Amino acid sequence: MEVKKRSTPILPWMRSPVDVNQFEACALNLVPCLDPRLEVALDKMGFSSLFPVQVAVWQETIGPGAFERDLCINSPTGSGKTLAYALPIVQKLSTRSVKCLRALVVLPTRDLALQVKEVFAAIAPAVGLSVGLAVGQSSIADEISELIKRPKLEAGICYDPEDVTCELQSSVDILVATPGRLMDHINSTKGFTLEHLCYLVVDETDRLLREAYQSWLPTVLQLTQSNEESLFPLANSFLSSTFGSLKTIRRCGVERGFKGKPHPRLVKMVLSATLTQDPSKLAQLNLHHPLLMTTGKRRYQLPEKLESYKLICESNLRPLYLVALLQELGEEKCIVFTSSTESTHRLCTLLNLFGDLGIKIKEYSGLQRQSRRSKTLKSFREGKVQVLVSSDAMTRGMDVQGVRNVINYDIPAYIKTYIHRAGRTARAGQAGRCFTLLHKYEVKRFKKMLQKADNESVPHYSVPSSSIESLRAAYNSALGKLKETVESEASRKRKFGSKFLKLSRTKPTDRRKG
Ligand SMILES: Nc1ncnc2c1ncn2[C@@H]1O[C@H](COP(=O)(O)OP(=O)(O)OP(=O)(O)O)[C@@H](O)[C@H]1O
Repeated sequence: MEVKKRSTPILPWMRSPVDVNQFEACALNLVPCLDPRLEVALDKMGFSSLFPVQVAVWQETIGPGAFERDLCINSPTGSGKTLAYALPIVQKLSTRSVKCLRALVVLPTRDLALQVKEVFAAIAPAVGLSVGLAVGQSSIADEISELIKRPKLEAGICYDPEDVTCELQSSVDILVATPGRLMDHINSTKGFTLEHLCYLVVDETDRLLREAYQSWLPTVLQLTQSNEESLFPLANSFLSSTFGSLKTIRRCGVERGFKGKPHPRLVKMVLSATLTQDPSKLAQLNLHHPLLMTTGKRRYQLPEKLESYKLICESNLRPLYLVALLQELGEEKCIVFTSSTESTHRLCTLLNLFGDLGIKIKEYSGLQRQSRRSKTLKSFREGKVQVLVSSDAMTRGMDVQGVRNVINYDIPAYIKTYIHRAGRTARAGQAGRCFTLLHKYEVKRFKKMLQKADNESVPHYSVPSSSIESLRAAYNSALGKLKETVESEASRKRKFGSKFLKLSRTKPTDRRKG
């Protein structure tokens, strides 16, 4: 007997969203109340207007909405969500007189955090604000020295770093962080406090809420509760001694008609192109009178100028079809998605064994070191690499100019994954194409999946059979070489593994000597 799946009940406030589609792009000189210094900064970035989602959020923050409600923003990939939250936060903080950490933006990965930091860094200095990064890119000591200001030394007097009575201050007004490093600073960095936090942004919310990441969210919420409610009394006493005169007192009381909420309240903005509607997940955010801002009636939306295609082939011939397709696309920037880090590595190795295809192909996956990934990403951005073979590490949020094509080498398991992968192209109103390689038995499932994003018919894309035939010999030879490469990699790994094992069995003192 078929068990009918129960759909999750939709939260009442989600039933009356603001439709972002009703807003139009707005020229910068017509944006109400926009600080002229920010207008200049945006102009320098090459932006002449605000996108619809940015205008809609501006209205709810700087406009009549005046940040009274927490915002849940569900808007397609590439629609400009980053600036939608960065601009009002920077404008609001531009009038602050004392420097302390007032805005925190949390993202799931280091590369995403770096990307968002760049957006803040392009506008915040224009109004005298500084932005910090806590992602573990540098040593914790270096990060601390970037984030925390030591008191100025007078001639001849040495500052004692252990002295908790001296006033440590934040060097940044805005912090962009990944959850792990954020928790490191919360737990161990002297002078790091969220006491004065006014804005919390949870970008890629559904991804961040899926994983607990050392309970970063409840910790942040507790640390920004009213002082009476705080579950961190020790942290509070430490903070009051280090911060001396500067205090943000959040008291429970009546805040603009909302009884029992602490004031000043921490304003939250949560965003995604596939925002969760799951009440239990959203409850973790403890949202205040939330307002949903979304595009159209459908929960899932693909970018307007995205064209989706399916390419049907036998499973064992997929690499051949992929190479034929890549040759057709020429030097256009392209991302090829696979379902795992292992298949990413294997496919990228195979493609590079095909002989000279006239395109530079590199791998980008969670299996690699961060430094390697960052280097590859830089080359891809600069156009030195045309094709990136990637695991889902690249799926969310990454913004690379000029990506014209996305190829799903493996069919994504969920519509959310399709949306985020396809969303690496057709960004900021540009055109783009997403090709999905399918076996004929997968076509039905694929069609059903895309219907969830209102995509009723996905046209076939075919590559000429002559291209496939002309590649067969090269393919067979590449397969042979792949076997050798995989074997030599495995033996290198075994060797390295046993060396590592021996090393870890030696006494720590011996290792230090070595
Ligand atoms: N007002 C604007 N004018 C011109 N370009 C803009 C504007 N706002 C954003 N962009 C550009 O649009 C692109 C997409 O922006 P952004 O990365 O913020 O999208 P997003 O909605 O967060 O996408 P995703 O859901 O994939 O994370 C970026 O390259 C950004 O520089």
